[in-house]
Amino acid sequence: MDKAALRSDMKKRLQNVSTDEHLVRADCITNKVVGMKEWQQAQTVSITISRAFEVSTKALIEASWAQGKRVCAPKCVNPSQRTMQFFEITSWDDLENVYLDLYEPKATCRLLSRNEIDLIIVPGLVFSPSGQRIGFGGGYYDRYLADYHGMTLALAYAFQVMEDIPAEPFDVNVQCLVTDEQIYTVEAQ
Ligand SMILES: Nc1nc2c(c(=O)[nH]1)N(C=O)[C@@H](CNc1ccc(C(=O)N[C@@H](CCC(=O)O)C(=O)O)cc1)CN2
Ligand SMILES: Nc1ncnc2c1ncn2[C@@H]1O[C@H](COP(=O)(O)OP(=O)(O)OP(=O)(O)O)[C@@H](O)[C@H]1O
Repeated sequence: MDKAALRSDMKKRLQNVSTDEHLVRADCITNKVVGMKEWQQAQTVSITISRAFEVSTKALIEASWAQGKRVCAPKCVNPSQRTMQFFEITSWDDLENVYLDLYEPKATCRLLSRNEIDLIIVPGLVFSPSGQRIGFGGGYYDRYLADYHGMTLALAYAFQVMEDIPAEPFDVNVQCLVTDEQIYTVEAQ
């Protein structure tokens, strides 16, 4: 299957997960992440605001605030060039619904540069055990990560992990992948 087919297939599978199953599986993933040294050592973390069919990031964002970590979230700053930046959020009030069902930091939030971020939680639809990922097709994360040198980690349900997935030269792998069943760690590239 090519990237586009894998993407639409997985989006359908995720949309069919019941609310209860989402809750149980996401809870399992969150518990694993907060126990990891990559999480514990990070002072500034970048986390997406998950949409209904994605692995929920709500508990991780709240855990970050509770643990005194600085949290930032993505904002698509130039949709025609598909670039994004990360802005600090200190409460749910710092977010607004922009388009589709995406929530982004408001204009009043402070911009953080790449080198201020210790850990980026990268979203995606399909992953491989070696950290390859297929995202939502915008190329936003591949562009941002091309010039980022901190830690990366992705959250996924076990059924989102596949052995062989197509890769392109600009794809950037994640260094850790956490599912409800296991933790995969990949050597830095
Ligand atoms: N929760 C969350 N936030 C995120 C991401 C994500 O994957 N998850 N992103 C990860 O990159 C970035 C936004 N990604 C985007 C990807 C595509 C389009 C887009 O333009 N989509 C099409 C229609 C998509 C559809 O309806 O299926 C469009 O509007 O024409 C916008 C943003 C930043 N924020
Ligand atoms: N570093 C880059 N520089 C320029 N263009 C890029 C870069 N990375 C990706 N692109 C372009 O972005 C488009 C989408 O890339 P890709 O299919 O890998 O998206 P994705 O990984 O699914 O999305 P995302 O990174 O937003 O999660 C591709 O057409 C590619 O040409």
